[in-house]
Amino acid sequence: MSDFHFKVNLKGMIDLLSNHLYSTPQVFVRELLQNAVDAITARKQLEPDHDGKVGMEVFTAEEMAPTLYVEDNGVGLTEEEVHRFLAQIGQTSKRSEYETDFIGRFGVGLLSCFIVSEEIVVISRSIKSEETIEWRGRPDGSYQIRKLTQTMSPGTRIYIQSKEGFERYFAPERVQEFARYYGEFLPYPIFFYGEKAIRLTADQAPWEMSSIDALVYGKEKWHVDFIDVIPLHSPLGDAQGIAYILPHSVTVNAKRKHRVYVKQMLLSETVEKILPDWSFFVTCVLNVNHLKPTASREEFYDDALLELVKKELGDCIKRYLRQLAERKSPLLGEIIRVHYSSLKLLALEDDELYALFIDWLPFETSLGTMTMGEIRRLTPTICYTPGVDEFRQISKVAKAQSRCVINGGYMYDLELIEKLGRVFPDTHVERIDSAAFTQGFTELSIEERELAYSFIRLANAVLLPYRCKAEIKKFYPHDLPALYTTSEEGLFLRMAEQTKEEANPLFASIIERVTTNQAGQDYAQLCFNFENEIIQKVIRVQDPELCQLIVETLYVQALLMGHYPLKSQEMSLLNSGLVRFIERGLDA
Ligand SMILES: Nc1ncnc2c1ncn2[C@@H]1O[C@H](COP(=O)(O)OP(=O)(O)OP(=O)(O)O)[C@@H](O)[C@H]1O
Repeated sequence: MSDFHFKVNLKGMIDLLSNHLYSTPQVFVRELLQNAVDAITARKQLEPDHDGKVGMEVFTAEEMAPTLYVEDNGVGLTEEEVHRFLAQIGQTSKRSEYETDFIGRFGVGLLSCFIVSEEIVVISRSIKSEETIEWRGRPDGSYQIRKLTQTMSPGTRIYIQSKEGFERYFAPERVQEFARYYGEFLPYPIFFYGEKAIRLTADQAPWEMSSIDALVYGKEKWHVDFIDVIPLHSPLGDAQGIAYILPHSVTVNAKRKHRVYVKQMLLSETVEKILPDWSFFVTCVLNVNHLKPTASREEFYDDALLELVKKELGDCIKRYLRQLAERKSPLLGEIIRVHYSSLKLLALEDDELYALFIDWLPFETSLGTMTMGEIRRLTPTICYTPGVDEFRQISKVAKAQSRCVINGGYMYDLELIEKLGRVFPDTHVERIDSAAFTQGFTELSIEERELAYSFIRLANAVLLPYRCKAEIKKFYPHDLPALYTTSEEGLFLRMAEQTKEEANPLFASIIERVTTNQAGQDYAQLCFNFENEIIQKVIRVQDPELCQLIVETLYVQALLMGHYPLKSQEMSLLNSGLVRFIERGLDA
């Protein structure tokens, strides 16, 4: 048996990197900066007082492709290290169990230069040696090494000449733009040498700024007046950052994109998974030292540590909101006004925060939009309907009776209301069944019942085909002649019947079968208001035909008031009723 070694086809590797690993050719600038920074970090580990510095320049001459030059005064490379680290793909001087200071890990970053160049020239002098070494590598895998006679101070100089078609990535202003984009906040100064030297690195990173400065930075960067900033900190991820509270509401579950740096080098502006889902009202700028980026250096490994860091960062946001609530800060009112849907989701997830700011959250009620605090101060029993339809049926009547009923039909509201009793055991929460709602209305006296008897008997006969039972009671508002109510099951049957009318025969027969069990049952009530002026007159009408016409019309009107879509049978009632009233008017 013989032993052989795999051979790597470098051209294939470069194709893999350029087409599948990196999203854009400009990453070669990032990889060069990262290597320069790591080399300075390595030198500082040996010489803590060393002042690290990176320089960049673009050389251009007529009829020559532009060349990017990057220099650093880092640790440099010996000849042996050049063979080991530059000439072996996947070899790195930075990967060890205890080493966390370096940005690079994989030993492939330098290859990204072959996406834009046919040759990489490295001239280096190690702090451990007097020799200056030149290495020239090509994408076919060949390389040359020679010792230079000229001496240089320790550090590394790299020359990359543009390949045909990639010249635009070497324009001086674009190189500066790329370097700023990735390396604006790197720990050592980066200079671009042109007619005069320009410093590309900023004096301070946003995560080192005071809240006021961070707000100013956010305004300059994104032209947005953020409501406030929240300091972020994760000991596990060794992360530091700023969450900006957006001044406008965002759709629930909108994907928030965050600007994340790893060891002060930009990872990506579109990181999604670094903050919890409920935090879609903030966008953050974050520097993380302990999370591992993937080889593309554009996202993180999705591992358990990422989840823990996410939780720690989420806790910072919760802490901030908690402090606002405890201080009863008006800022919380403003944040809730803009982002209540996000905060409702958060309150559902976290009992402590629920208790702290449920009273600040707004709900639709029969008395208008009110915060839970206002509702709780108004009434000891919190009444709600489980859905929007039920709410519509009774809100007008509840309002006239000054009863506060919450509409539980909006996103998260039902769960939030039902959680109330669990978090505050003293609070009584009552679900209102709209059909049962009429039972609270005032009953008629015996004489009044007698007066209305024949009218109700006739109304029941008229409403029989619509599976609706007629009743008569006294209730507010007096100007409402009749109230149509139905149960959840009744609503379902109404909807099913309506769908049946529009469906093809096969589907209609399926619906028929589903709903047959309920056949013959009333599924709604029409409660006439004895206090209403028209009803007072109607119960005295002797003409049965006119009485029928009025009942039918009041039935359709009550449906319309409750925002129920009309079935075709009801629609024709509306049309024929109108015509018959006109005829009667003309005959009179
Ligand atoms: N400017 C430099 N100064 C000193 N050594 C360097 C420099 N640039 C590259 N090297 C050496 O070359 C090795 C390979 O670099 P390369 O960029 O390919 O990978 P890396 O930085 O180790 O890892 P990654 O693929 O994650 O970037 C480095 O580990 C380092 O030892």
